[in-house]
Amino acid sequence: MCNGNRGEDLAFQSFSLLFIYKRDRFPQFPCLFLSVYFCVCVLSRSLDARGNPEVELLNLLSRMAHSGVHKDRGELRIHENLDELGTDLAEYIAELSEASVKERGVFAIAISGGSLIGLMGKLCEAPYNKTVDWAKWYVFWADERVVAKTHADSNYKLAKDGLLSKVPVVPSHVNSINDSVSAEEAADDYEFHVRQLVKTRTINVSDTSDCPKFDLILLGMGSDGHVASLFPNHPVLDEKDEWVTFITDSPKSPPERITFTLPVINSASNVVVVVTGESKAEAVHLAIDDVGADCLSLPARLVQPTKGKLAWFLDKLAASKLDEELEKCDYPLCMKNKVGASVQKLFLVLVSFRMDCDGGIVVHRKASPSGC
Ligand SMILES: O=C(O)[C@H](O)[C@@H](O)[C@H](O)[C@H](O)COP(=O)(O)O
Repeated sequence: MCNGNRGEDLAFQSFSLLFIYKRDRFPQFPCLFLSVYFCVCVLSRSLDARGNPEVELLNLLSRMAHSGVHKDRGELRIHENLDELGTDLAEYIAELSEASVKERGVFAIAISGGSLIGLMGKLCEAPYNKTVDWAKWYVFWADERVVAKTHADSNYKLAKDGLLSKVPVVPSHVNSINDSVSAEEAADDYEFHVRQLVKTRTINVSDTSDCPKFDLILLGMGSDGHVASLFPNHPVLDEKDEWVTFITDSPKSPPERITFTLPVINSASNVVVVVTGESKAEAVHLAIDDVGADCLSLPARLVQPTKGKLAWFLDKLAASKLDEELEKCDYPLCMKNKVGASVQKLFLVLVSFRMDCDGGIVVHRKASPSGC
């Protein structure tokens, strides 16, 4: 690792892989990783040996430069632009799919409408079009507009044209709503369908309630803070018993929609909210930051998985009004833990010192966003 011997190189590579792998599942892992790495360097007394491992590590840190954990609002992944966001999102979904297929044999994913589908586009490209086990995907809608499937407003049509027709998902695994009935009937029908698939465990079940536990629910967010078709101040926000409900007065056209309720969203193993653009910056701030009691009922703020993981994929414009909660960390990793931050700082000082001594190694680093 530090002195270029093969065993240490291998150790470094293993740490690096573990670092990438574990950071999402075990937030304290970066601290542990850096501590171990630093200790091995010190013990082997070879901090002056060579540059490449540090460049690799800096690249790793750079990849994480926009990542952080808000103390109770989940993981924040803030990106310079939509292209980077799309790449990270595709990788994230592919990893969840792989883990779920390994664990349960299937991947039950619920998607929404809006710009989200376009941002998932990289899943249709190499390597994901080949590496993802598409045959194991079961696709659902967290919300759907009650219009014909061929209508331009249909979330099914959006996903089919933009994603599902481009990858080998099994057509019978695509669970769209009945578009030939009323909104109320469509919601009942969809809930019944979901219940059947929970019975067969195609969709997992929550261990704390009888709610379905989707492997992943992907949501967008409107500038008013709505998610799925759960709009601010709407009575369906209080729905506790139904899994799928309907509205006929959506402030966003079209008015008739069906939607997963909050208990279903919050029972998922993973919830990802993807938000881009400056027009949503205020809503992002209200949904994530420690704001007053007035905003506690903002739909996006009510997304709080009981046991699952919540992650926000933001571009820097959407993140531009976030408070300084994460940025308070001056280091590439947003460590809440003071010891972790000190170890990390010391490590980075040593790395910078080494890089200066090496005569300036050029490392591509993303600019830091305001949020981190
Ligand atoms: O059918 C819908 O209208 C959606 O499911 C809705 O919840 C959407 O995800 C947000 O409104 C964000 O949409 P944009 O990303 O297009 O702004």
